[in-house]
Amino acid sequence: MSNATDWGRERERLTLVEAKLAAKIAELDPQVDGLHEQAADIRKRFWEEVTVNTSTSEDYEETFFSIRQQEAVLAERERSQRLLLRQRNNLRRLQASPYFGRVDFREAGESGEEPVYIGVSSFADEDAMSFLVYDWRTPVASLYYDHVPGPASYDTPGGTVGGTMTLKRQYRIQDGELRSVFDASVTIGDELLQQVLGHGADNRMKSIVATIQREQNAVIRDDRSRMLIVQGAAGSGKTSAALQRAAYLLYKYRDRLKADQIVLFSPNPLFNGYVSTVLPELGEENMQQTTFQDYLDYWLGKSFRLEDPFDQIEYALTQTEAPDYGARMAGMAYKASEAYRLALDAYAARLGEEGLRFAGIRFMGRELISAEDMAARFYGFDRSIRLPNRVALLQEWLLRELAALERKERKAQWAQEKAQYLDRGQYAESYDELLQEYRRDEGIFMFAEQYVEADDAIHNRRERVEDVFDLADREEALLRKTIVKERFKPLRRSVKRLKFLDFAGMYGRLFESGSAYAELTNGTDAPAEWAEICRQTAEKLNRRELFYEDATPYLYLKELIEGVRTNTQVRHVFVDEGQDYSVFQYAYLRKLFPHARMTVLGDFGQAIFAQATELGGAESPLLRLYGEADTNVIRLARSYRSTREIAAFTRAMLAGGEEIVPFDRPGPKPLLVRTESGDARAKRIAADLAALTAEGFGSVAVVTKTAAEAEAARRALAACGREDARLIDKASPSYEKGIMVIPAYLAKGVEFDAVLIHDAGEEAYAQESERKLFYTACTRAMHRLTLYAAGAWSPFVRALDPALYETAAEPIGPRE
Ligand SMILES: Nc1ncnc2c1ncn2[C@@H]1O[C@H](COP(=O)(O)OP(=O)(O)OP(=O)(O)O)[C@@H](O)[C@H]1O
Repeated sequence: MSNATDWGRERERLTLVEAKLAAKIAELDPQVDGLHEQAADIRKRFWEEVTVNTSTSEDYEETFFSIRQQEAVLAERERSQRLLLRQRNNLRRLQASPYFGRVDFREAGESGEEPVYIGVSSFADEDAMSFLVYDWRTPVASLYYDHVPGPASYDTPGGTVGGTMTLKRQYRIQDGELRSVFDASVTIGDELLQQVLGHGADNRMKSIVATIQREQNAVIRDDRSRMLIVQGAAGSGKTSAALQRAAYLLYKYRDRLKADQIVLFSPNPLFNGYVSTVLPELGEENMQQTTFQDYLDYWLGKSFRLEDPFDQIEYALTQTEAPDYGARMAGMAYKASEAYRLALDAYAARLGEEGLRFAGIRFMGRELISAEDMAARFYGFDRSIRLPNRVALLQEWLLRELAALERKERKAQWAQEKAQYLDRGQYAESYDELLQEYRRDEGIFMFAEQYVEADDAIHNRRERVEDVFDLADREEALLRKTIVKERFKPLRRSVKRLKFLDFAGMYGRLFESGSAYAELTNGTDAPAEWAEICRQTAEKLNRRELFYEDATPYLYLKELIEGVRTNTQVRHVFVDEGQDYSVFQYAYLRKLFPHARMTVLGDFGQAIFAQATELGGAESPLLRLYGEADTNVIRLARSYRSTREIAAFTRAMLAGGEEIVPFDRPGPKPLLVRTESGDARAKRIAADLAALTAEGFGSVAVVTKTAAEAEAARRALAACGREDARLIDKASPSYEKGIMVIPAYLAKGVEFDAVLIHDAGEEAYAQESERKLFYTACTRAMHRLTLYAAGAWSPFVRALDPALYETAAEPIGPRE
């Protein structure tokens, strides 16, 4: 900042804004409380205010309208209470730090310039005309993120506003005190960013609102593309930008977009908690968060035991010696491919002509409706009707058939016997139901009887003795009806759930042989390992289990046949760690959320699962998902998480890594420590942990390759007195501050002050397929990275320039 006068002015202004804030809050507080009481009061008196009188139709109408009116009053009060509450809370959030930025902007053609102060929420002066603080999401605030002093412009709904920015300033205000002021020139807030990034990691992600970078702002404010793909290096702020983007959309479209219309797909359940505080910190409600696995479990979990992606990756990492390993890995890759998706499309088309498998409906050991009958009926429908619609027609037919069969069944011997010997205890429920039904029917019957009697009396007819109903017979008939109905219930339910289609059988048919596969899928070539893939898949299906790589294709095929499920409410879908989803999963998400725009954030450099999809490259299938014209790809090359030294070390492991630009925050180089394995290693790690804690690092992760290694490491550390090292596995509810022992694949998306790679030896990370896992593990570190190995180092380390790291103990193993 230029001089002391400026500092003085800024302090004065801050004091002024704070005073106005305090005054406004003091004004709003009693109103909020008052409204709260009023609403509670109305709710309490709700029934007192309405006249409940239903004796005549006018009375009924009056009652109806009086209830409606009370409801409307209550709803209005609650709405204004919500608005006031929100306004008050926004102001309270401003209190500790009313703004973080300022731009002075002179609009073209105007003589004066106006200072625009930017904060997490807007705050207007008494006259409600001049803004003391602008919300960071307002159009004018984008000047702050997108431009440096000089010619500048911003977009508004009415068009672009051009002019000149004469000043850009940043503030650090804590607890209402002005701590520092920076005048920014080239990039936004390098100084401020330095300070922010220098802090320790938290077990929760933080908002980056004060220091959003220009390219991140493009991600946040893109509201034109149907599909926004963000390919960004590790630590480039993809997740941060995604959360800011959600907050931006909720602000910009606040009159029509609600938080529950945005869904975030997270890499694992732990991650949900990790990001859950950002939106509330920005004054917005949280969006819906889920994982793809949750979705699969919901739809397939009742029919199959599903493998999850973590078991799949454990297999990939640990079973390399298994005889079926190669085929399984080839299967994983193939089952995630576009080729397989097209094959399933072809298969579904064929099933429209022939081959749909049905499961006959059996009842008490008899076949009521056979699979052949169903097939005959199904293929008898007009073939031009779409497959799912024909399935619906068949379903209707089956329900009608069942109703007829049910009526017939009431006369069956077994039903008569059951009715006679009905054990009321055993059939308590059905008996109660029976009684209810009986009473209802009896009521109707009595009424009908009375009517007939009255009618006869009026018309002077004789009593019709022969029609008098035999109540005992009737009770028995009702009993039989109820018993049969009860027995048919599961049949009806399973027809409603389309259980008459043998999906497992149909999916299984694909895995009978290579030639069968080609025949069913319009000549698709299967991978070379198909025979073994068939064996593995069929074995799983027979046990009512599904590999992770089969779950989405299975669901995909199922929906081609029975029709797609859609959620038309959701408007935005965010997919984080998007490289870990298959093309299938994307095609599926697109169908599932037909009215949503999609934002995919990921890093192909961290693609650790077999089903990975390239995101931004020319060949990326994602470009075609909504068509290239509706797709925007943004690349984030600057990496903020790690120190310059750690980023230099990690980026050198990746082909094309030189494109990653580390943020210039210095720190010690990564340290390579050669130790013995077992106890000696645990002792050394325990000592290093103590040193890191002494240095003030609050979150430290010992990162392993597999779950078994993590468990062993935890035990060894506990034996060395570090019982506080907590094991994180896929069932852990949350990441916590402190010391964690965690497999790399569960550390995706999160970060730690210090990362200790438990075993960076060549046994652990040698295969090309493990490179990205190793890279992912190392890039979790913010300030310190230490690697341990007992024997030779992983080839990924050996290939690095020694200038990129320090070594403790002896020199590292032979170089390649
Ligand atoms: N503009 C920014 N201002 C301040 N901090 C930032 C900014 N951008 C990113 N960061 C910080 O950098 C770190 C990494 O961000 P984030 O986790 O969003 O990156 P990512 O791209 O999702 O990483 P990964 O792919 O490795 O999971 C976080 O600590 C985040 O707060």
